[in-house]
Amino acid sequence: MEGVDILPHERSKTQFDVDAMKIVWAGSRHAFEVSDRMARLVASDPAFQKDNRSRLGRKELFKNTLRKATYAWKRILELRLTEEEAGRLRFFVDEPAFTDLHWGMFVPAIKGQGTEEQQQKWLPLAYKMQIIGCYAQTELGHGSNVQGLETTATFDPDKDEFVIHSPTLTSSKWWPGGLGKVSTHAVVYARLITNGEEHGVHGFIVQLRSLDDHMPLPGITIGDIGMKFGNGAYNTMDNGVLTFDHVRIPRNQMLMRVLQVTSEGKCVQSNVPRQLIYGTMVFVRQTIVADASSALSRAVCIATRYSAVRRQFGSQDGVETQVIDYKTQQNRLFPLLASAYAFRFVGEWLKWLYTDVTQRLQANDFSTLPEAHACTAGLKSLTTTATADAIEECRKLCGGHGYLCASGLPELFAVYVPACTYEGDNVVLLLQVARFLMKTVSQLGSGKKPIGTTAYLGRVQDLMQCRCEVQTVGIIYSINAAEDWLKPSVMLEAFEARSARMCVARAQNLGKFANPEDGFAELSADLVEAAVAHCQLIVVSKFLDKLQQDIPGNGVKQQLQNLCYIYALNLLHKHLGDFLSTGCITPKQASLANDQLRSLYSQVRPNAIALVDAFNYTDHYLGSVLGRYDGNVYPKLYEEAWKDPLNDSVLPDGYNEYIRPLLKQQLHNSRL
Ligand SMILES: CCCCCCCC/C=C\CCCCCCCCC/C=C/C(=O)SCCNC(=O)CCNC(=O)[C@H](O)C(C)(C)COP(=O)(O)OP(=O)(O)OC[C@H]1O[C@@H](n2cnc3c(N)ncnc32)[C@H](O)[C@@H]1OP(=O)(O)O
Ligand SMILES: Cc1cc2nc3c(=O)[nH]c(=O)nc-3n(C[C@H](O)[C@H](O)[C@H](O)COP(=O)(O)OP(=O)(O)OC[C@H]3O[C@@H](n4cnc5c(N)ncnc54)[C@H](O)[C@@H]3O)c2cc1C
Repeated sequence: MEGVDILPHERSKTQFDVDAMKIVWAGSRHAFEVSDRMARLVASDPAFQKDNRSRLGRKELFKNTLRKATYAWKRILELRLTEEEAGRLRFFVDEPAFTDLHWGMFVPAIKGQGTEEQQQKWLPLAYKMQIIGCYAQTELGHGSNVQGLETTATFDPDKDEFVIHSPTLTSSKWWPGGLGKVSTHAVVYARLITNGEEHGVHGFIVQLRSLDDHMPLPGITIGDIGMKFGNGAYNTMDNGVLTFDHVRIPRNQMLMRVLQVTSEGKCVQSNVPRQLIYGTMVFVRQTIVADASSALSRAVCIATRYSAVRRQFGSQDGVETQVIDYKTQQNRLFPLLASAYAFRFVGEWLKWLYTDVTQRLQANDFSTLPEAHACTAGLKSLTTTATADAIEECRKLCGGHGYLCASGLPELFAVYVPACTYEGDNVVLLLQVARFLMKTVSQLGSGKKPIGTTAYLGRVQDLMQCRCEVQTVGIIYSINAAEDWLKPSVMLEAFEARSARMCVARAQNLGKFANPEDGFAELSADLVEAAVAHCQLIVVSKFLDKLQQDIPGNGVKQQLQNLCYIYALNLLHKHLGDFLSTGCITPKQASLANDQLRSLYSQVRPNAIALVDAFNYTDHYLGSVLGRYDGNVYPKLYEEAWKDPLNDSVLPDGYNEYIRPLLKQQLHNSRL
């Protein structure tokens, strides 16, 4: 079987209701319908064509993005789309643009850190896009260390104004998206100084450009920071540089929900915790986790379809083997497929957690903020690292053709990989999780019961006495055959025990240092490993929780169960050192886990194509010849090659200047 017949044949082997799975993937029937409608709307509109992106120069590319983003906004207004519909439309347009920062960071920063009065003034302007905003926090010299920012906001009580100033080169704002060429306003983070005293970093709304002619206002120098990694990719965004030379703004443009500055320059702390200044990052990190499952599922969809189409070797009956049938291919591909589903469900849960913490904050309950910070930071780090690695693995899974831009994978990698850095470098974020875990463990002795995602640390309190011997874990007795690994309680216990033991061991090592900060610095690589174990436990436990829900559709739950155990057992295999060294499982049980994993791959194999079809991606969104729904890869790849500008003429530009003289020279030399 060849070409267009392969994927229909694969689909005929499906053992579950794909339409029902599409709804599980989308989150609800309503979410599916909205998403499906928006995907079709974008795919059918030539204005959203994107297949020439990697061939455009920077200026052309950027202008093209301006056109698309403003056209998208026009369509949102014309069609009176809801916020949910607009969000999906932006998703399927699939092009980073200034609007992301306007809606994704500028508006949330004002909502989260502005007073009622400030929200009433600024939000209507922002909602109608009469002003366009960005989030100007990072500087040339400091990104991770927010308290190290150098831009100053000095209060002048005589004029009732703040003076925003960049005192050094390294204090130049550097990176904010939408800043370079588009934004009229920014939430600028600067050190607050009143009456000669410093009060930490706060957010200020600053107008950057004239609303009449878009020129920078006096005292403001502004531009784009230059080309970034990859063709097309994130170069559609005008990440910018910005300096202030004593720029004055009215006092009421400091975002004052956390701290108010009076006209005399007195600082009045509200009952809201200081950490709320970092609230926008918590919000965005949560959206980044949801986004990870989208990017990962997209790469996996391409690699899975192509792996079914591609054949190499093994011709017994005249037909070569589909590469998806090689166990090595399955061992690389199916855990990524499982991760896409795992990240989807943990993303859903994180959205719930974020909504819950937001409601509590509104009611002045700040108790769950540290956990929300740890979960969003940790899961952002875990999912983006895994997704960036997975996109690259999918490229390799597609062999040579994966390296072509036509596969869609190089651009996807280039556009996705900065997610490991923006909104917090992934290692820096894991260190935040480690701090949270060490604090939780240190409080166990005082009888404080951990809650939420750390409740398991309370259940294993005996570990505090360092009784880490094998016998203390129940799974040791529960797993005697490969199928025993398919018990949810066993799997959960294995991951809980591993994480708890790693946390407790790290806490005990920290205790050996006279100065805890010295200990934290010295042991930071170990601490990061404990943070990863904790975050992996969260993902596994949320997937297991999902399986407890009523999931309609023939065979759907069975498929999800297979994927859940593939996700968990593959992690167990990759981190076997942790599980064995902490005495959670025995080498024999590790070997049984591998047997079970292989068996699960065989169960997923006939359903693999349907499991990626359930993502419901249009060919427009996938942007990949290798991942086409119809599997017609080779003719389309051949066709695509001829579209390259190099093939516009038979002889290349430069033939007469370079190739011809070179060949003539060689000919001349050989005749000598
Ligand atoms: C076409 C039209 C379409 C219309 C519709 C469109 C719809 C689109 C909508 C949405 C799209 C959304 C898309 C968004 C796009 C995203 C693109 C990405 C762009 C990138 C932006 C950025 O990168 S912005 C800059 C981000 N910067 C960082 O992340 C910096 C990282 N550093 C930090 O976060 C902190 O400084 C650090 C955590 C490292 C803390 O440092 P430290 O000095 O140790 O700590 P300190 O400051 O003293 O605080 C300690 C204390 O505070 C706690 N804490 C820290 N952070 C937080 C937090 N975020 N929340 C709560 N608490 C926090 C910390 O745990 C300590 O607590 P205690 O231990 O003292 O209790
Ligand atoms: C595409 C893109 C878009 C962006 N958009 C915006 C935006 O809109 N607005 C905005 O304000 N910013 C934006 N940023 C900036 C971004 O938030 C920062 O780059 C990010 O927070 C990382 O900070 P940094 O660059 O200072 O990295 P650094 O902190 O300098 O990291 C360098 C290395 O040092 C390590 N490191 C740093 N601190 C520690 C530590 N304490 N312990 C151990 N290791 C450490 C890191 O792990 C990393 O390996 C964007 C960045 C990118 C790439």
